[in-house]
Amino acid sequence: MYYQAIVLAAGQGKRMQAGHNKQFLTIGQKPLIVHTLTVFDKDPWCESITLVVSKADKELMAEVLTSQLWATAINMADGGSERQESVLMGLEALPKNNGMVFIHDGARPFVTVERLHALAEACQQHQAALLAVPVTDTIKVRRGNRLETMDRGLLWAAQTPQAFDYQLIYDAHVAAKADGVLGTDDASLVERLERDVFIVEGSYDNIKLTTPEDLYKAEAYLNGK
Ligand SMILES: Nc1ccn([C@@H]2O[C@H](COP(=O)(O)OP(=O)(O)OP(=O)(O)O)[C@@H](O)[C@H]2O)c(=O)n1
Ligand SMILES: C[C@](O)(CO)[C@H](O)COP(=O)(O)O
Repeated sequence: MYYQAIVLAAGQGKRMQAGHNKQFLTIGQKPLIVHTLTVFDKDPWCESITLVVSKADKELMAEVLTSQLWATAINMADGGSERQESVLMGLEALPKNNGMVFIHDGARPFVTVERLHALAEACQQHQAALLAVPVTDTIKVRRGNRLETMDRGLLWAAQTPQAFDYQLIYDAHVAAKADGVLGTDDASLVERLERDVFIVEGSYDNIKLTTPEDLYKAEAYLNGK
């Protein structure tokens, strides 16, 4: 079973407050993005990696990539100003425009090959699947002073990778763009076409490094490995 991976690294990492793209921050002696790429590189099911990077970061990213040997072909593609735009640009830059495509945040370095395979198997069967974990907090919806408590048993926190049949996710992105819809993940664009998306249970370790506090969590995870 094979898939092509799109790894997104074209954000600015504003919430990380590092003064530059968080993908270049060192964790466990390597740039964050190297940890993420390494997982896909060691997965024999991953045919190619399309790394989406902003024009401003291209040169530095090329240097980072040449700092080690990779078994899988890594192609760089330009990104856009929103995550969704970067994904569409990545989809258009894929070497092969068919089959299964995984879309992953460069800022989620701790996904495992074992979960990638579970996701690929689900995507093969359902055309659209994502990693997600059950929500452990009690979630309230606030409307003015009125609160509503959600049924936690129904709530899942979406992660990446999210895996799709190429044509399905491409069409979903094109439709969202035409309708002026900006989703916070890719599955939501498929959901709005009233297509089913299958949940594969992920791991709470598959964090996205978003704020400075997440760097401590990342170091703790790497030290515990
Ligand atoms: N225009 C964008 C915005 C985000 N991303 C990528 O999407 C992933 C998830 O986004 P997020 O964590 O929000 O990253 P940033 O946009 O970099 O962070 P911030 O919102 O704090 O600026 C990251 O790997 C990021 O590089 C991207 O490729 N292109
Ligand atoms: C796609 C995503 O990682 C799912 O959890 C996330 O929605 C993207 O980033 P953001 O932090 O929500 O902007």
